Formats: sequence, structure tokens, C-alpha cells
Amino acid sequence: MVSISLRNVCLDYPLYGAYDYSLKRRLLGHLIREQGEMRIIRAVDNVSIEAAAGARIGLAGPNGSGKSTLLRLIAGVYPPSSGNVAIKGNIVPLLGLNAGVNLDFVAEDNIALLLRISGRKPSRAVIDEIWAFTELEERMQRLPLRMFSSGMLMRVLFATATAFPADILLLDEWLSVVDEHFAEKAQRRLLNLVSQAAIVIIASHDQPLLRRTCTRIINLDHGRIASTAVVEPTSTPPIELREKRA
Ligand SMILES: Nc1ncnc2c1ncn2[C@@H]1O[C@H](COP(=O)(O)OP(=O)(O)OP(=O)(O)O)[C@@H](O)[C@H]1O
Repeated sequence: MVSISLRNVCLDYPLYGAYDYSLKRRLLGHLIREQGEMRIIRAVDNVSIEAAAGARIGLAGPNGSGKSTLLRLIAGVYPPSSGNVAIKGNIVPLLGLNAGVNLDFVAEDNIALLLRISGRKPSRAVIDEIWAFTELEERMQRLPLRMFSSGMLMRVLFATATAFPADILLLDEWLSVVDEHFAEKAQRRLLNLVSQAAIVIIASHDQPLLRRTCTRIINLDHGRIASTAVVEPTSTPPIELREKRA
């Protein structure tokens, strides 16, 4: 059974000398280690969330309120500093560009690597199917990702991440770098993935999008859950990631 259980989870980012504004402190800091003075930012503060199959959760809140960090915790990118995270089911995290890629490796090696990380076998047929979705020239498969534009890179990463269905789908904002045509095609593929996933969590500043797509909206503030709103099922039409134009 697919589920997410976060119990009193905190995540602290260590800050390495970011607040040592004084020159004297900076110079002396190298000579005198100040014990017990590790500075941190608590990005997620005592968060508890339970989600079972069927959950569609929106994460809202101002810049820096901890939405992306919370998604990364659920994805297993970061371990919690304290508290407990228990996940059942495979996760597809769509958390932004460059996650887990090596820009010096050629595109097809990166695709193979990403597939292996998510427990899939990178067969020729799978890589070809992914490449066909990107609509990029065939020869580009053998070029390092460093040579790709951000839109091309997004195509490769998106096509790879969405090649297989997910039990749990994590989405952090969405697809601003790709051109119109690809965005439409990507949206169709994404909607398909969303409808198949048992649990979907979307972090966004777009309240109408969260209201259209989610059954529960968690508002974060300074890493804490400030409030949770249940979206009435009657006001939740079939999932649309974008506003329909009249
Ligand atoms: N790698 C990092 N190192 C140190 N602090 C970080 C790091 N990433 C985020 N933070 C801090 O953690 C807090 C939460 O950031 P996070 O990116 O999770 O917020 P967010 O709600 O997703 O913001 P936004 O809406 O702007 O994307 C912020 O105070 C931010 O400055």
C-alpha cells in the first residue's frame, strides 16, 4: 500500500561562515575554532503529514517557507535532522533541473544513470523511447549535457523522469523553460502520470492551480505548517495543470 508518513520532521541546513561579517572574526575564526557554534537554518520545523493512496496535496507558502526542502526530504534527497520519514512506494521527483545529472557525461549516459538510480534497466529501447519524446536530433545523444541549452536539458530530464509511472509524484513548480509546443506535450504526459500516481504532492505559488489539482493544501510558514485547507471535492474538477482559456 502506498503511503507517506512524516512525524515531527525537522531539517536544518548548516551555514558555513555565512554570517561572519566581521573581518576580525573571519581572520580569527580560522585560528580559533568556536566550539558549539554551528549556525543553522531550520528549513523544515516539526512537520507531520500522513498521506495514503488518493491523496493530492498542495504545498503553499511564501518564498523560503520550506516547500522545496520538504519535497526533497520526502524524495530522500536529504535525511531529516530529526523526526521520522516513512515512505512506501516508488517516487518520481520532478524537482528541477540538474538533479542527479553530470553535465560532463553525454546525454545517453546520463539517461542510463538516472534510470538506474530509479531502479529501471536502461535498455536501448527505453533510451530510444525517451529520446524520441525529446524531439532532439539523434546525434545529440552522444554530446555532453554541458552543450545543451536549458530548454534542451529540461526536455531530456523531463522525458527521462516521466518515462515510467510513479506511485508517488512530487512536483516543484513547473516547466517554465521549455517552448510552447513541448510544454503542451509535456503537460499531457504529466497529466497521465498524475492520474496514475497514488499520491501527488505539488509545491506552488499558484493558488488556483493548487485548488484545481489538490484535495488538501498545506500552508507553510518559516518551515512550519501554519494551516491546512481541505478542498471540497465538489469544487475539484478533473485535474488540469493550467487554467483553461475561454
Ligand atoms: N542549500 C541550502 N543551504 C542553506 N539554506 C538553504 C538551502 N536551500 C534552502 N535554504 C533555506 O531554507 C529555507 C527554505 O527554503 P526552500 O527553498 O525550501 O523554500 P521554498 O518555500 O521552496 O521557497 P521558494 O518559494 O522561494 O521556492 C530558506 O530559508 C532558504 O534560504
